[in-house]
Amino acid sequence: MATSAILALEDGTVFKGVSIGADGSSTAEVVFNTSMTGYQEILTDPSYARQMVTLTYPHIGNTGVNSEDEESNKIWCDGLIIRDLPLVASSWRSQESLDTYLKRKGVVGIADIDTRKLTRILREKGALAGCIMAGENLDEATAIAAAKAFPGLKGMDLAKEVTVEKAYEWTESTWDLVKGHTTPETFEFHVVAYDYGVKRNILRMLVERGCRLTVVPATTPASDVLAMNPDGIFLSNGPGDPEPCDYAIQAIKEILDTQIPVFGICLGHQLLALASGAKTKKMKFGHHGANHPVQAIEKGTVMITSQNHGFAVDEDTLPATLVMTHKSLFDGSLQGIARTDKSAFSFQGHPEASPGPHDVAPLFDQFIENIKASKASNKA
Ligand SMILES: NC(=O)CC[C@H](N)C(=O)O
Repeated sequence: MATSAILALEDGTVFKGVSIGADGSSTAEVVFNTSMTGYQEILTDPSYARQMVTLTYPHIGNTGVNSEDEESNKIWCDGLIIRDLPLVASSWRSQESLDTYLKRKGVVGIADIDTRKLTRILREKGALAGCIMAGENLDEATAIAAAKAFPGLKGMDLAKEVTVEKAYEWTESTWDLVKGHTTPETFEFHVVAYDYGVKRNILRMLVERGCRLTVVPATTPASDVLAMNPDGIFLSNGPGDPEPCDYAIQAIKEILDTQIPVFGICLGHQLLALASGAKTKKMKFGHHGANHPVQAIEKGTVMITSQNHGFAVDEDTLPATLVMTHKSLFDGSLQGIARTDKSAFSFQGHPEASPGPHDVAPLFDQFIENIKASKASNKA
C-alpha cells in the first residue's frame, strides 16, 4: 500500500496525498514552476535551496532520471509536489525512476494532490511556506505550525551554504564532451566563475565558447580572483536573498574598479545590480518556468526564456551607471541590465536554460565578444 504524505501551508491549508520520496518532513518556501519538462534539472538546481517546487504539468516522472541531467551533485530543492507519478518510467536514457531517486537522495515528495488548487493559492497569496510530512504518524497541526515558523527567504544568505569549499578548474569530462576542444590548452580565454550555486549547463556553455574555467567559492575576495589574471569574470545563479551577500557585493564592487568584462546570471545579476548601487526586492510569487516572454528593449525582439527567481532588481532604483536592457512581458519587471561605464552586464532569467528554450543563449556570445574586445584593447 502507498505511504501517505501531507503538505501543510502556513495559511492552514492541508493537502493529503501519497509519498513519492523519503520518509520524514521538510519545511521550505513553496513555489510553482510551469515547465513541462526538466524535473530532474529543476530538482538539482542549487537556486532551489530552501524551496519546494510544485510542477503545474500534471504527469511528472515519465522519463525517469539519469546521471547526465543533473545540474549539480545533489537535489537542493527541499521537496517535490506533483499531481501524478506515472507507474512506468520510459526513456532510453532512464537509469532510475523518479521516486527511487528521491528516496535514495533522502528528499521528501508528495503526489496525488490538486496542484491546480495549490498553484491558485500561491498565485493569489504569493509564495507561502509549506511543510511536507511523509511516512507514519502524520500530524496536520505540527505540519501547519512548522510552516508558520519558517522565517521566509527574505534576509537569507544561502549562496554561502551551497557554494564549493575550494577553487577548482572545471572539467566534468567536458574536454571531450565539447566539440572542438579536447584539451584545456586549446582554450582561448580564462574565465573565473563565482559559484553562488552554479548550474552545470552554464559552465558547459562557457567551455563551448572557448573558456578555461576556474570556479571559485562565493566568499572569495576580489584580490584572489584578480591575482588569477582572468580575461572575464562570471557571476552565477544561486539561492536566497541577494541583499545579505555583502561579501559578494564588496568583491564585485572591487572587480568593477578594473576593466575586466563581467557577466552575471540571476543571483549574479542581482548582485551586479546591488554592487552598482541599485536595490532588489522580493517578488510576490516570482518567476519559475520555461515559457516566459522577455523583451530585449533596444532591439524590440522577444525571447522565450527559462526563469527561476523570487527576488528582482527594482527598476526605480537604477543609478545613472545602469541601463535596463530587458524586461519581462508577463509583469513588466526588470530582466537585464548593463553598466554604461564598464564592460559588465547581466540577465535575470536563465540563458543556459536546462530546462527550457535556447533563445537567450546569445548572451554568452556577447560575453565572449566583450572579452575579445577587452583583450584587443589591452594589446593596443
Ligand atoms: N536562480 C537564481 O539565481 C535565483 C536568484 C535568487 N535566489 C532569487 O530567488 O531571485
